Amino acid sequence: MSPLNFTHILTQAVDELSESESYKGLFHQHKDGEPLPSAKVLYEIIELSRSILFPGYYGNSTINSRTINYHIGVNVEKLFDLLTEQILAGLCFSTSIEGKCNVCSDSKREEAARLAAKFISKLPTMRKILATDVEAAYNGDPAAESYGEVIFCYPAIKAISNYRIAHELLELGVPLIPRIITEMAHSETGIDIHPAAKIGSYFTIDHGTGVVIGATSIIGNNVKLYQGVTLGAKSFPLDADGKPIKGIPRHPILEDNVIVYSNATILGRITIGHDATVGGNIWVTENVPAGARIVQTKAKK
Ligand SMILES: CC(=O)OC[C@H](N)C(=O)O
Repeated sequence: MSPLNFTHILTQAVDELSESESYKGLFHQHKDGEPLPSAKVLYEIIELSRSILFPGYYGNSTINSRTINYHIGVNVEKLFDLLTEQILAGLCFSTSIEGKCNVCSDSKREEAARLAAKFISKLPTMRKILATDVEAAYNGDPAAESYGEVIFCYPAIKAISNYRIAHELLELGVPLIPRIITEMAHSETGIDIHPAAKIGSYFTIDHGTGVVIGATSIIGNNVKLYQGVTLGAKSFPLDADGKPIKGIPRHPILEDNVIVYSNATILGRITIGHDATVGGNIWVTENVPAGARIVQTKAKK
């Protein structure tokens, strides 16, 4: 085949792929020229947030007490700029206006900047809560030799950090971006925490792989999960058009001091009472009383 023939094939493919009926609706917001959120920039935002929350462990490793102010200052400045743009893209994405988006105006940009600043003002409190998560991971695992090791190595810290960042953005009313951030941690760690879940302090997940925490889950303080635990929903009701009804509380509530061992599946809006222990590899679809210890039935002769 001559190069000319290739050109024809490629041109035809480009034309077909660019034809608006082919990509509009499913693959693009109906807002010509407006920016979509950028996964690449959101990765950078997470790296910056982690380097601000855990200075030295992420980002520049040579930070010391004389230079920390400069590092944090530069990173906060950069975070503010990048986050403002991504929040703006999220706000524009969520508005269902056909055609050119006229909400991405100066006032929307100002709102995005206000939300980014508000988010940054929450970082000191977030760091305090994350410190309790690090402590919980260290105290909950004889294999952990230092807090530093936990921060460097434990997937739970990465997933919980992304979750706490995403949850804060969700609370501020930022659309879409929070979900992208927790799904980034899902890809990175195998731990899937929905940003809308509510999780108290001193939370840890040992090993982590395969953990799923659904959107309406509520987790108290000092809760420990092991790998493979699912806090899930049962089958969901449909509306008159056969579409899932959104927003129904459908995931479990775990009260304070609960431990759930590996691969336990806890389904539906049930409550696992405080100080209860759920053994590994079991299905739980009914409330568990406070202080109870439920385990898989042993085989009998
Ligand atoms: C974790 C889980 O239950 O997932 C099922 C579905 N995504 C839902 O939120 O209902």
